[in-house]
Amino acid sequence: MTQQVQAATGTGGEGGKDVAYRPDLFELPPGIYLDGNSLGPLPRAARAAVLRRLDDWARDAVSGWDSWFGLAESLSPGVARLVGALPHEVIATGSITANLHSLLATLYQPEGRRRALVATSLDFPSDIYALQSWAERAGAELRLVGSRDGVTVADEDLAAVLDEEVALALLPTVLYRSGQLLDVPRWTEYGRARGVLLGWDAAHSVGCLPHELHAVGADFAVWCHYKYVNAGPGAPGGLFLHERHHGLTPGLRGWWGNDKGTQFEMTHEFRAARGAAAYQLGTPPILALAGLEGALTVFDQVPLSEIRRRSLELTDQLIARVGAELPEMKVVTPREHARRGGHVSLAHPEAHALSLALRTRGIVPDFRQPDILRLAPVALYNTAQEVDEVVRTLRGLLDSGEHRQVTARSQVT
Ligand SMILES: Cc1ncc(COP(=O)(O)O)c(C=O)c1O
Ligand SMILES: Nc1ccccc1C(=O)C[C@H](N)C(=O)O
Repeated sequence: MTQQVQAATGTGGEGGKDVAYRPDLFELPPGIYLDGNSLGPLPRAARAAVLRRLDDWARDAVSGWDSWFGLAESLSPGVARLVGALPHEVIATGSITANLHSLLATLYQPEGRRRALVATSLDFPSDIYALQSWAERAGAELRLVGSRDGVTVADEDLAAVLDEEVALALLPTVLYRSGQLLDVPRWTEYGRARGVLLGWDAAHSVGCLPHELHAVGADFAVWCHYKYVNAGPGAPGGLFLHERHHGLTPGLRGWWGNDKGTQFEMTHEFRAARGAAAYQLGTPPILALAGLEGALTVFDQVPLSEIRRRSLELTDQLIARVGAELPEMKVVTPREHARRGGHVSLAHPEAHALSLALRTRGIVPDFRQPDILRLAPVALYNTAQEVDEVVRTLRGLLDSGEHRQVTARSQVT
């Protein structure tokens, strides 16, 4: 039987109202939700936007395209703010994996000795599959930066692989298992200085901390909007291409990447849209884009700097409480703020069973192989009381061993 934990209400800050704590903007599931780094909860504005687009469809049918045609482009100012870009450097489209293929098809130009692709041995599998596809096609090497502890990458190891044989590198801003945050400005500059095109998978940082992709001069980036941006399951992802790379003909082309002014002339001559919009392929999923349309309004109301400040407060608290009360669980997330994303990862041999037992108690974490319990206290809707409650519940489980009786019911962890 599911025992729900009463979600604590909190004000954050010192007795005052914390601008980053806005549970009123969400329809939150019951209990304590700590999995917003996998799927963010539903913003009220996202429901309203999806319903509005459904109404458009019912009322207008095909004439609805009058307002849907430029919908993705109309979201670019909001998307650009999330990553610190110019609006024409971003577009909401595709998935991380599809966008990565699209950018690789354009930017990856192996030449002479400079042929290798680089990623890390701790990357999300889909990124590796995409890079493997392109390495195979080019008969080139895919170099993976190793890990000394199995959860983080060391600066020295990263620096050592980025040499004159590397054409393109993809790095995670935040590693999905450990929550390690890489120094985006530093590695961007390091890559540029060595002639390596260097892009970012920002899935675990967008919506959780501020970015300055344009100012730091990042070549490209991909991310999703279903985690900390709360745009909904399968929401269109984000693609950033620095304006210095605009004007290239996309290696993968589709009619939605054609200039809007001539798209419906239906000629067989592709005329690229300006900037990142040229990397769209086919018809956008309007209902899913509507989820993003609504979700972005949350970030009109709350500055990312405040979200980051409160996120660090909550993860600081979680790390401290685990250190004090759960000595058998190892915090594998770096402690320094400059090296930490938005989630805290705890290693324990029984992490899977613990994650299942927490769910039966109304607390939603997730589990990542082989032994990682991930907890994401999100600034916008989680509280200090909830952080205390999860630590108390884990202490109780470890003391009683009750988690050993819980069995998995789902393939998705
Ligand atoms: C870091 C990272 N990269 C890539 C993906 C895959 O993204 P998508 O399914 O949108 O292609 C995810 C999560 O699913 C992820 O966390
Ligand atoms: N897209 C999903 C679909 C189903 C279940 C999880 C995901 C995730 O995004 C997991 C996430 N990428 C992770 O960091 O593990």
